Amino acid sequence: MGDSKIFLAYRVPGGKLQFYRESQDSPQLFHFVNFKADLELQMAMEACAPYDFQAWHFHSDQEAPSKESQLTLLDQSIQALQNGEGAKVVISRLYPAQTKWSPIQVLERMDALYPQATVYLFSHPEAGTWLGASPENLLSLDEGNLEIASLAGTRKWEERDTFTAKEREEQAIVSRSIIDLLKAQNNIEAIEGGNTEIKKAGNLAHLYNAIQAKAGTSFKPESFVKELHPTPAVGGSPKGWAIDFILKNELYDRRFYTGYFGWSHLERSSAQFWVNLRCAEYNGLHNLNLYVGGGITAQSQAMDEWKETEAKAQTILKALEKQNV
Ligand SMILES: C=C(O[C@@H]1C=C(C(=O)O)C=C[C@H]1O)C(=O)O
Repeated sequence: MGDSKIFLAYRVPGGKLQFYRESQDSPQLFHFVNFKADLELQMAMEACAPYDFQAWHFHSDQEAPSKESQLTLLDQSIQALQNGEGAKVVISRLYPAQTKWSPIQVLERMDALYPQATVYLFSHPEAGTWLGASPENLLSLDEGNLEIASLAGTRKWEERDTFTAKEREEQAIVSRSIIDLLKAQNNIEAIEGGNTEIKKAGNLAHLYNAIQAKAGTSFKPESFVKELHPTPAVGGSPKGWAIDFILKNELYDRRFYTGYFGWSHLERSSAQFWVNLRCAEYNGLHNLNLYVGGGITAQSQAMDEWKETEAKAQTILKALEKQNV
């Protein structure tokens, strides 16, 4: 195991932290896909005992956009939406940070801090080293039961009663786009939008629906997820316009942020994919870039959106900090 080039540890909400190693015999495939979906890493992995890992992969660092240039980008995005170019676009940035903890110690801290998230640490020659605590289930399929999260809108947890009708409508746009895509599949039935709930994600609250449906035996989660990604929660609406806008205008490369990761199974029709949010990429053993963003509409204010990304950065920053968990 000492010569393995890939490291993976993973924990679902309510589960126990599990380490994995590559194994060609395993029917469990781990996927790690970038935002542009032009780099889809896929590998057979099996659960194993915790192990030490030294050969962390680091990719070239990216420069974080200055606050000034990010505020200008936010203003330009708001202007484009006011001009009617689109209804919503998610704009993001980098947030550089340091830690004295090793990657596995940071993972253990995230495990303790965020029981309701899916936490992971992954190192791969083509991806670099990433970790995250995702609140957003892109898709899960178990014995024909399909579930997809619709997540949007952000408040501090203490202010969770102050979501406005406008924000509820924005989150409803995410739900509708997912439901419309499900309705267009010929092997999906009994679609239920669920009730809108408040979901806790670290110190934040989001509006959330668990959309459920029944999938027929011909349903292929790995191909459906390619149609589903990116949802308006991390891209925008209309989808094609928002992706173009992001790729042309954001001041850095999202790489695997707002892509997705998770599992499919070769022998069973089961899968579980999570949106790669509240995540960070290492560029040295104690240096990282956090990736944070938020949905922009014609009514957004650039400075409020900047503050929202500061609040979102706290999820990972808390796991990097010195104090006891
Ligand atoms: C884009 C992010 O989060 C997404 C955007 C949200 C928003 O616009 O309020 C809320 C949850 C996520 O769907 C992020 O955390 O970086």
